[in-house]
Amino acid sequence: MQIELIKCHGSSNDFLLIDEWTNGYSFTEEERRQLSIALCDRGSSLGADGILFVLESKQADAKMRIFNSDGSEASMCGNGLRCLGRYVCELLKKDEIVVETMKADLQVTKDEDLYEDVPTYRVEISPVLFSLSSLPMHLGGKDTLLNEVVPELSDSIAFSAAAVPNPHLIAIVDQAQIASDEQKQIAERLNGPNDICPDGVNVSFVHPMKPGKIYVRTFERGVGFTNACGTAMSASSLVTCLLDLNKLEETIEVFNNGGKVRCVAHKKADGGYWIDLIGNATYLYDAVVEVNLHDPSSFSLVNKQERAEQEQYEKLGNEVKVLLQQTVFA
Ligand SMILES: N[C@@H](CCC[C@H](N)C(=O)O)C(=O)O
Repeated sequence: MQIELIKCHGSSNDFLLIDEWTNGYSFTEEERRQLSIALCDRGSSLGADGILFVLESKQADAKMRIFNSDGSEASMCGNGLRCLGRYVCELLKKDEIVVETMKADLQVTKDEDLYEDVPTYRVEISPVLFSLSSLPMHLGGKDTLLNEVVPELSDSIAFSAAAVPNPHLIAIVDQAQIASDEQKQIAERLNGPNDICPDGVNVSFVHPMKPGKIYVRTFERGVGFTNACGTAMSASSLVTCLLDLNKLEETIEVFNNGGKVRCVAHKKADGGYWIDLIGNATYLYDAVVEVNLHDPSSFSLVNKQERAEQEQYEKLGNEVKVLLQQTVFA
């Protein structure tokens, strides 16, 4: 069959967006899994960190399902929700929509451009859960983890854990720790067969640059190091507020290897939290692929049409690269 898709990115965390809803596709669970492994393969003519499937929703404007490049499904994807949110907003000719995700219906709103001519969307990151059982994460009898050194993870690095609602482990680190390979070692261990995080976990190293500015690098469950992870940047921003490095209700600029976003962490009347994640939703190209669903790895590219948006995004990306070279990687 022929499948239409859009290659897009949020902070250079790239995705293939497939609209099952209006194209009338109806994949089985196994087909979504196999398509993700085949089409996201970086050695193929496409390649991406994951696939965003657009589906009809009975309770919201549309439904998002996100599959990582290894074929596993995640409960949420912040950068992906901005891209899918843009797609649905343009489809329905609205500036504000609600998207059903695995565990919550989330608000998506068109926002002021983050950079000249860079389409920008604000997405709600919620619910925020701190119980280790919500990740899940097993650390002896511990219920929560906030900036603590636990020998099961590292002898020297303090970690915080949160589910937003996909699982995140976050460490505030210095430049030497950014340069070391500790993050890779810890993340690979927790994303292989292990008893601490049996479902895997996204592992982020966060370097506070100055008040209101942080750098976040994430090793993503189901993918590996990505240019950026939206839910990780959101959870990391909240953790920096809880540790008094930043302030709730104030905009935090979050720099990453693929660009930057803005996050605002909010406290609810009931004591809970949610985060606004604001950043680009950039389309790279439209494509049509010919896929045999019994053997998706042999797919071929039938048509590819570039969009003209990336050039402008690269100006932002290059400015961020220079800044990071002079500060975090200096
Ligand atoms: N890149 C995403 C998160 C994608 C899912 C993640 N790898 C997981 O398995 O939880 C984001 O922008 O949030």
